[in-house]
Amino acid sequence: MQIFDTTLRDGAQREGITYSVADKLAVARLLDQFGVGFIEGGWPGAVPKDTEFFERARTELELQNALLVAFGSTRKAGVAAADDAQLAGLLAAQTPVVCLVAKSDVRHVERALRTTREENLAMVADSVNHLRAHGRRVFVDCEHFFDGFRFDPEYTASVVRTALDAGAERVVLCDTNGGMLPSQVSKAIAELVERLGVSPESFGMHAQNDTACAVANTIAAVEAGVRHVQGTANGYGERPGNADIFAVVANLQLKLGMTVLPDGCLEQMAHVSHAIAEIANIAPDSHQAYVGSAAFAHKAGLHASAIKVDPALYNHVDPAVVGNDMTILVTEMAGRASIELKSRELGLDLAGLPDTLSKVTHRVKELEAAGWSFEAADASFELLVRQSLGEQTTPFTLESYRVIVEHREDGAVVSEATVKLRVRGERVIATAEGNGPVNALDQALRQALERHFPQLTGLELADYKVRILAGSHGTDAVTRVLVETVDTDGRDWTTVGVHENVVEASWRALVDALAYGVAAAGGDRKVRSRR
Ligand SMILES: CC(=O)SCCNC(=O)CCNC(=O)[C@H](O)C(C)(C)COP(=O)(O)OP(=O)(O)OC[C@H]1O[C@@H](n2cnc3c(N)ncnc32)[C@H](O)[C@@H]1OP(=O)(O)O
Ligand SMILES: CC(=O)C(=O)O
Repeated sequence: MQIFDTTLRDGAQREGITYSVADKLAVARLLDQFGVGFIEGGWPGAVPKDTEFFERARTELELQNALLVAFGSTRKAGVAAADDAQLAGLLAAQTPVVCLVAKSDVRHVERALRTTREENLAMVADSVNHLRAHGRRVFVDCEHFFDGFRFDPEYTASVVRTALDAGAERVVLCDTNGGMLPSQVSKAIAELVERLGVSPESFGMHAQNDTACAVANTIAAVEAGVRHVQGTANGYGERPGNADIFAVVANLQLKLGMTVLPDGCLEQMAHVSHAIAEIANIAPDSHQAYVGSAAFAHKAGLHASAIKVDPALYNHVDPAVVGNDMTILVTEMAGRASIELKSRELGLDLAGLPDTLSKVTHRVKELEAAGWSFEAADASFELLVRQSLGEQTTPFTLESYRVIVEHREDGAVVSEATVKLRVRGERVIATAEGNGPVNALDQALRQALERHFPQLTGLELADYKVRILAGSHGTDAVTRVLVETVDTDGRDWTTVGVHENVVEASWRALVDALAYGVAAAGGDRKVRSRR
């Protein structure tokens, strides 16, 4: 099976993606690490950055698994292959493999290329011959294959036949407009095989995702006998995108039992997916199949109760085989099993403590009904469990706090906070200014605590999210605040606070953040980074 990645060519056609050459080199390294066989790097001669990419790749890329592929179109109508500037650009890229896009729908030949059926066939044959004569392996992408085959099967099949006869190693059947369904893909491939009398292994599949069936269409093509699949990291691509290469590869390997990657590569999948998202500057999709941080996240209490017996009962594969993790979400939908599993994930063993489990489950449901949300705030949940176990989790008691926001005559807005606490038997008063009321409170609280807990100096408030939750049943709206904190070791944790008053909601989230930080720095807590 040939795994052909086009993240750097078709994937770069997604709205919002602009790679630098350095980005492209970095993505190529990641794809190679993931173990794909072919990396289509772009269109040299057409896109200046792609030309530079292939130049630099010659000295800067040392690929272990993949071969680089240059992409371009067949020669222009009426121009000899040897004189075609575009084909010359493909040869100049010096890649071992070239992928040519050819028109295979007669309507495109006549209306977009504005040439004859015969000339298009000659363009395909001449271009493949020319590249073969220069020692290149050639794949031919038959653009609009499926639409063309439906409209005029004889002509579209003749384009495929011409490419194969000229020496194309694979002819890739493209669902360019992405409008196909799996059954239509299977049927078209069976008909093509019968019409041409060739093995389906001569073909490849390239699916756009306009019907949200790109992965399914690719798998259908493989089940019809195709042995070359194209896709992109995270499904990036023109319009809704392409077949997600990660889902395609995982399905082939884990569902169809085909070994398509070198040993040890599948486990790289989640990491490679997220690293490429980072370079593309697109937030990873937490719900992406196989690799999303929520791909194996279980919220329903009934799921958790079965998972407690055996995780395989509710996971279609072991998350570790694709480099992912299972996680249990604690929400209003939790049952005692969810609480037990989540606590275990956080390093707390509640097995054998049925009363504590019931108490925490009840408290979580009560708080969630009041607007709290623990699913993104593991640290607050952990503090809640520890309190239920009788631990003193907040390292101070509050006497009072006060926050002032002052709008001055010159337009400056200054916030000031004062906190009065009891810390280890001592009364502490601290005042601080900040660029907003929450920042001022955070500063004052740290100032008050830092002498007793020097580890707090390394903590930073990394993110602060506020959500107003509409009141229901005649109650007032409440505010939910999520605070993300990081320490100098790069660990991060999220805490939650809820109240009608945004400052009080923030205070609660801040207190949990610092309480957790005091203990985390002591090393006795498992601090989890959430992707
Ligand atoms: C389905 C896909 O995703 S295929 C990948 C498409 N990718 C891209 O288009 C990205 C890079 N593209 C580009 O940089 C530019 O579009 C270029 C350099 C390729 C072409 O730009 P221009 O030379 O300005 O041409 P223009 O866009 O006006 O027209 C395209 C030309 O290619 C011809 N052409 C289109 N497809 C093919 C083909 N498969 N084989 C041969 N010629 C083709 C058209 O007939 C037209 O020819 P003409 O200039 O003689 O009229
Ligand atoms: C070649 C290609 O990207 C397509 O037909 O969609």
